[in-house]
Amino acid sequence: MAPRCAALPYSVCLIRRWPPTATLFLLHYICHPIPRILIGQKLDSVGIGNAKVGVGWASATMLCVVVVVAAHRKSNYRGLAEAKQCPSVCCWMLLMNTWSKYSELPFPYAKLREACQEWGCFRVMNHGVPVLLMSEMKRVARSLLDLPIETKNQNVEVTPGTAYIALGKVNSIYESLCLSDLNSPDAMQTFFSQLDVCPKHREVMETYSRATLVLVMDIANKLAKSLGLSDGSDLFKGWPCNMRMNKYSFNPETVGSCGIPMHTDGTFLTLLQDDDVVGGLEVVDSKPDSFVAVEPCPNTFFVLVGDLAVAWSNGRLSSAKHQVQCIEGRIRVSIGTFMSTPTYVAVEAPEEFVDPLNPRLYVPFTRDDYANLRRDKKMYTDEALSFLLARS
Ligand SMILES: O=C(O)CCC(=O)C(=O)O
Ligand SMILES: [Fe+2]
Repeated sequence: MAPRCAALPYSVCLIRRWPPTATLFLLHYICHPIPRILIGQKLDSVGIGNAKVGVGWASATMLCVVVVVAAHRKSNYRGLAEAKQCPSVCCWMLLMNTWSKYSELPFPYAKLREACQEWGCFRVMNHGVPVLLMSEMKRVARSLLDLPIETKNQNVEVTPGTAYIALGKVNSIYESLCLSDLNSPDAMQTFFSQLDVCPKHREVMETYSRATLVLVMDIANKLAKSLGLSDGSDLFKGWPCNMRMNKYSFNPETVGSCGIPMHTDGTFLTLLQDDDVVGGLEVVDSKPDSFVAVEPCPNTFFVLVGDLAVAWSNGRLSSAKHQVQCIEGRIRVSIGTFMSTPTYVAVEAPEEFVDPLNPRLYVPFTRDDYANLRRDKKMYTDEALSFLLARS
């Protein structure tokens, strides 16, 4: 059944600002899970943008919702931003249209492209991954990360970079378990037996992996389409994804210290379920060259463009520099789904991104070449890409 509850928290945000609209939103989602409202809106913007409202079913309730939302969308979405105290100029909210087959609604490709070119990150809501599944997965991650160190050490490397990162490796606060390949039932089973995961938790992990795989592929396809690739639907088929479950053992003494240092993701695209409550994620705001906080926003995913996507897009996309700081003394847990390029396939920009005015920026390289380069040069941001620039 369609996860209509996925959108409810946003109605809750609206409740704080404007009860009549919130009530109508609630009514809408309770009565009609199928029609969706699709909006791309820069959060700091007071302009309306090209919010689109579509109706799938003609009913009295829906009609009310559409009329009210159309009339007041400006205040609503400013309200949404303020209610969540999203301070950042970097953060776009994109509503995924999870029921596109019922809808004529256009996806805001231009907004997606702009977010990924300018900032390399955005938040996605209405994404189709059930809220309950997200919270169950968070509980499973927490329970696995609370296992004794000897058990967590069993999570050894399957492919490069997929081992447990123990406390003390990066710093004394951060640790991370890794499921090496969400596409591979064998890799799943390996992880389950490494950590002796119980059947209930296995089921949650399998379901969550399937759901996030679908979502990350969908986003990647939409991103490709937003860059003008005619039909991105098969472009990323079979591209590998791993999952990292991160725990930050923040406590009152660690406030002000670093949870994870500044980096860009060395992969293609990251779907991050950040902590619902404990903040600390920050992205670099390129213009003033400072960090801006990415406030928690329950039931959404934060998407980050990785360095491999920068090379693949021939420099059209930007990867977001980000870090996690301890801003409060409570344990923080996040789950990242990292989509990468296939192991032995060189990352190369499609022909469509190359022309006399935009010659190939990078020499072909594999994801492992890049991971090794980052490690050898001890460079964990996109600056490492400068070593792979093609000579003009
Ligand atoms: O925990 C977070 O919110 C961010 C984690 C992260 O940046 C990473 O795992 O690459
Ligand atoms: Fe990251």
